[in-house]
Amino acid sequence: MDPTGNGLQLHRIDKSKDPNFWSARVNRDVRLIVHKTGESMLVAYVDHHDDAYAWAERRRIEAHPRTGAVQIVEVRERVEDVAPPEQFDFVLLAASAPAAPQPQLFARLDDEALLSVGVPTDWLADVRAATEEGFFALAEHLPAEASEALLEYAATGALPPPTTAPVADPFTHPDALRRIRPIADQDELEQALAFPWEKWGVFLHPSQRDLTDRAFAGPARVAGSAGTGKTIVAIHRAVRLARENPDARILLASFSQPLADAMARKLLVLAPETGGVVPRIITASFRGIAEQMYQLEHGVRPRIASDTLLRERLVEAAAAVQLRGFSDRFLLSEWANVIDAWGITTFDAYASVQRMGRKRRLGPNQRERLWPVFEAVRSALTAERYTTWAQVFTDLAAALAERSRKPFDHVILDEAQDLAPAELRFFAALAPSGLDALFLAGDMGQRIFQHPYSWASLGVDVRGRSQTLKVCYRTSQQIRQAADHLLPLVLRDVDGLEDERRGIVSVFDGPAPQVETFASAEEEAAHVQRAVLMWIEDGVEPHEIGIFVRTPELVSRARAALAGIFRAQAVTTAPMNLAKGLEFRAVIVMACDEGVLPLDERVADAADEAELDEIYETERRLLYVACTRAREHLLLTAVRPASEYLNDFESPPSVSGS
Ligand SMILES: Nc1ncnc2c1ncn2[C@@H]1O[C@H](COP(=O)(O)OP(=O)(O)OP(=O)(O)O)[C@@H](O)[C@H]1O
Repeated sequence: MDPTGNGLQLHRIDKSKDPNFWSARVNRDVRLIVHKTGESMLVAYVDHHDDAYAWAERRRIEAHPRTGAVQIVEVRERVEDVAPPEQFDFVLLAASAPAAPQPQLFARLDDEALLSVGVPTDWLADVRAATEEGFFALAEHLPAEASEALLEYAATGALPPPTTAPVADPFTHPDALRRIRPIADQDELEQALAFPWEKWGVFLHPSQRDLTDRAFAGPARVAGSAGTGKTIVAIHRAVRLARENPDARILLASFSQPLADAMARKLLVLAPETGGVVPRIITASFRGIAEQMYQLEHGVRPRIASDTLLRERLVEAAAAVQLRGFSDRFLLSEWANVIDAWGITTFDAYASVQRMGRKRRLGPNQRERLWPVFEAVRSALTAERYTTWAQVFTDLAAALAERSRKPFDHVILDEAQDLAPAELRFFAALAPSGLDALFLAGDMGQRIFQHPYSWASLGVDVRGRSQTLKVCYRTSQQIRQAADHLLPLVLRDVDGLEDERRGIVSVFDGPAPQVETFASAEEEAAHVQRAVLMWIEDGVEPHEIGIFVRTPELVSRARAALAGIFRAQAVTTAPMNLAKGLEFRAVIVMACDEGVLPLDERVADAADEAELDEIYETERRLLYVACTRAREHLLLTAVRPASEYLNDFESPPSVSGS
């Protein structure tokens, strides 16, 4: 803060193209690179002496001539330094036609277009010459806003429009805030230095910042593929609201307790100030918060009827009225997804309910035959003092509607695609409707537990207040593209909102995902073991590896593959439906066998073609969720015959994202 003080022993870096770079002595070995102008002093880099100097000699820090954002520009000197290695496979070439030269991805963009997205002037020619193969090598040298815009162009054929109008101070441009944190005074510097290092790790993307900061007059939604930072936005938004209003009561909830715990941990990193905002942000699972409120209301915890018990009661009731022609599974599913989910208590309501997502057309006759069964089950449950989660949520929502003072001012929900109707009603009733009351983060492509239904019909209309994030931070370009093959390009929900997967870009690349099939489970296990050992040898920690399988029963197949590996207990092995929200450096999805994906038992359960489609789609999404937990490495294995989904996954990836 005092550039005239001599303790830093500042030396100008003469060989740098930028006259404002200075080195500051930290100790005998380590140097801090600072960038000093009349207005600012920027701490830019730290390294061992020679490396620190080399870094500064090859950089300029300047406002971009078109966007106005401060950039750290690599000085472009010799083409060979950055040209991607050419890769020729001579064996392959000899056997086939000569490889056609790869097309240049950005040849059609003129200087003006490239400058508009923040490509530094020095790099215009390289960008225009880039091919698909060389792009990522080049992208590492470009500022993030430029490489993301170019990737989007490669995927969609259009450059994104400039995000902001020019700003007076180049340091306050949203793109500058991706890499530079302005510190105004001594207090702020002290506070910053007291924060843990991870806090500095997340610089929000301008679209994430916008969603964090914007005030919404009604319910709002952030969508986006796996790994685009929806959870990060949800957490930042909670902190922003809490900091702005010391009296605000905020709920940050997610699908399960482990996910809520993970959010609580991230919250601490983001806002660690003692006595600060964290105690005012309640983190909970959807059911956890409902359970607490139920206890407050009734003095006891809800006695929830298990699926086994429900099935028993349904079978008994069906036998009592001699109902035939409906399987146990159908009865349970109809109960869970229609009767209980929608809180249906009268035959009239059942006769007229739109069986959204339950496509089997049930005529009035059939409903008439079924109704006594459901009615009997409801009475039986009441008599035994059992309830269901849907019932708990429905009753709490009704009780809250009566109250003038609501428990929260702001409700922020992650994994919102899997909210059941009664849950959505409950959360909407938890805060007074109005500014910033309800914010939902979710991805339709990851809906695995819930039948589709209209949010708007329950009063949660996010149309016009919904935005999609497009930059994927978790998963390499290669893995994300392959996983995207599992889903349709555009997903449309019941309210007509669309999630488009085209134009999503990952910020880094890595090895292509592998698909391997085997003659036996033993061979599969041996291969999985080799892969895990190889990763560990390459420096991946066992806790950074996750192995997912379709069912809890198959977890033993995953554990068997780890037998004998040192520290194997740190490797996560779990069914795919628990993969939600997690992330690992390396992931294996095992036992992608025919009959397992999609799961035979579920397929057998389908009432008709349409319901079969829905089952196939959810099973696909399960695989998508499991695959997109991977950051760098992904391996899919199966015992032959393999799941048909593996063919989709393997269809050749290309930057065009088609
Ligand atoms: N602006 C950012 N800069 C760097 N990393 C980021 C940024 N935003 C998100 N990330 C990282 O990307 C990863 C994925 O983020 P997050 O879990 O919020 O994504 P998500 O959209 O909720 O994913 P999913 O739908 O799969 O649960 C996390 O490791 C997160 O820290």
